[in-house]
Amino acid sequence: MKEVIIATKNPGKAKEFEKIFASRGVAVRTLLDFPELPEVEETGSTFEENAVLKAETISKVLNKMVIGDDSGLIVDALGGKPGIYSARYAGEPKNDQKNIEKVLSELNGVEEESRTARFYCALAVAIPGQETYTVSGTCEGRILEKPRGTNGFGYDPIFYVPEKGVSMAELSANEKNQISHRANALKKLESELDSILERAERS
Ligand SMILES: O=P(O)(O)OP(=O)(O)OP(=O)(O)OC[C@H]1O[C@@H](n2cnc3c(O)ncnc32)[C@H](O)[C@@H]1O
Ligand SMILES: [Mg+2]
Repeated sequence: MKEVIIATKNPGKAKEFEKIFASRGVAVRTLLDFPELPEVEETGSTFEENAVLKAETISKVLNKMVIGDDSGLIVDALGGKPGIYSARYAGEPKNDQKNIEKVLSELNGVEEESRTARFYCALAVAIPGQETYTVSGTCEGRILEKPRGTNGFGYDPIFYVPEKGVSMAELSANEKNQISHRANALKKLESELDSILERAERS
């Protein structure tokens, strides 16, 4: 079976990648399968830089093709925050619930039409001996007044998806994987995916 390694320790992301790749008969391994590998420091100043850091660091250690995902929530009324700091917005250790509470309290009193936001996902593909490249995807929405739904992870319960009329956490996994920032970024790899997987097998 073909296999792809994703440089993430986030179980929510891991599940999404597993589902998306399973439909093409590709097995996914993540850093949750390699607990001995170090946490990659996210010292970049953009999603793309951080995605490259994750992909290249792990690709060098394993000498295999690795995909890195750096993603987050961009809230217009907060000047783009939490942005690249989405995972630890409310501090260490990272906590989805506290991050949600912080965003909601910062948006207290902001009216619906000004609560626009988007999820952003940068993916980096690192292949030994080749130049790393990146793609990105977004998903537009609005920040709710309070959480709705229990699916997904991270900020999904407070992210309203206008085209669906529900929050991201009220969508099924399959529905989210049709429209999410992650899915939209992966779609841009689509045309190259077979050649990427072949190179991964050889690497
Ligand atoms: O770095 P890795 O190990 O991949 O795991 P992480 O959780 O630290 O991942 P990021 O550094 O990319 O930070 C992304 C954060 O943005 C949020 N996020 C990203 N994608 C999301 C999604 O699909 N739904 C909800 N929140 C998301 C969530 O809070 C994540 O922790
Ligand atoms: Mg991270």
